[in-house]
Amino acid sequence: MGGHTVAVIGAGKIGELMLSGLLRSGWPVERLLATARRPARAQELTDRYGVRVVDNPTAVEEADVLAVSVKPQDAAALLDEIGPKVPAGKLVISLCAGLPTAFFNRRLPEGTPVVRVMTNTPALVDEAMSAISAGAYATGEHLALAEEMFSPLGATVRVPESQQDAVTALSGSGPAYFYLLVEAMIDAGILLGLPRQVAHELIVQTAIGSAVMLRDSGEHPVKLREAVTSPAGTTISAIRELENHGVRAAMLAALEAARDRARELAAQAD
Ligand SMILES: NC(=O)C1=CN([C@@H]2O[C@H](COP(=O)(O)OP(=O)(O)OC[C@H]3O[C@@H](n4cnc5c(N)ncnc54)[C@H](OP(=O)(O)O)[C@@H]3O)[C@@H](O)[C@H]2O)C=CC1
Ligand SMILES: O=C(O)[C@@H]1CCC=N1
Repeated sequence: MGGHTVAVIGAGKIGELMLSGLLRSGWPVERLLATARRPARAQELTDRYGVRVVDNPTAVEEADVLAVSVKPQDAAALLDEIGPKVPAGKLVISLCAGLPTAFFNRRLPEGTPVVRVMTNTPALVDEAMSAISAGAYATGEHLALAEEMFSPLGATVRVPESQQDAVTALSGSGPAYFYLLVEAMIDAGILLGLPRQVAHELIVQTAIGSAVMLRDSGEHPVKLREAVTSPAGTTISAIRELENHGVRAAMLAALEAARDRARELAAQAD
């Protein structure tokens, strides 16, 4: 993998899934660094992965790729600390929701390549969806390096940066919507008198089966749904209720709200 050293700056949930994913893919631990705010977190990362946890200035000096995975609200303070010290030519990869690459470029030396990546938590099982965009100074080589780092964690796609807030609303937050649906369906199973464990097993396997069919059949979701929906049968009775309760409209409004929140995070971070 080209001999690069990657520092995960602010190794919380997303930073950790990047560290663990890179290690699973064979990235040598000697070419990984992490930073954390709390000493207890630093110790946890060392114990769990054997990764060297250093302070931010050391990470900036030693690594040639800086993967920033702090909360958007903490990014300005971090860049106030490290921004001026980042030597020219180091690649900065931002995992932060909402923040444009221009936010980073305003706080980094002129010409610093920045790549924006929106990944998601299924990276933990190598099933992430990571969308990758180039900032003003990032070249095809920088994008390729980011892809090399994220493709072992799941699928990757290149998108124009202008689409990243929408991507965040869809795939970045997406796992949460599916978990909410699963949770609600398990509750429905309880309502219908099933033991919780049975309801859980039925719905989790149904979710996996449906997801694999969506991915592998190449069929449009409408076709797959129609195949389940028998005339005057059970499914259409449920679908009438879902439509009556505005589930489709709720989805449109929810994702629009997530997209708007990404924009707000950027405005507030500045
Ligand atoms: N969770 C998700 O599903 C997704 C999150 N993201 C993005 O990833 C980023 C991280 O999110 P998430 O992992 O959930 O958040 P976490 O709070 O788990 O992780 C952020 C980490 O950054 C550390 N930190 C903050 N400031 C500094 C600093 N100055 N120096 C060193 N470490 C610092 C925090 O330390 P401490 O714990 O001590 O506060 C924390 O461990 C966000 O920008 C989010 O938008 C993107 C896609 C999906
Ligand atoms: O909720 C959030 O802000 C982050 C970004 C995408 C998923 N989680």
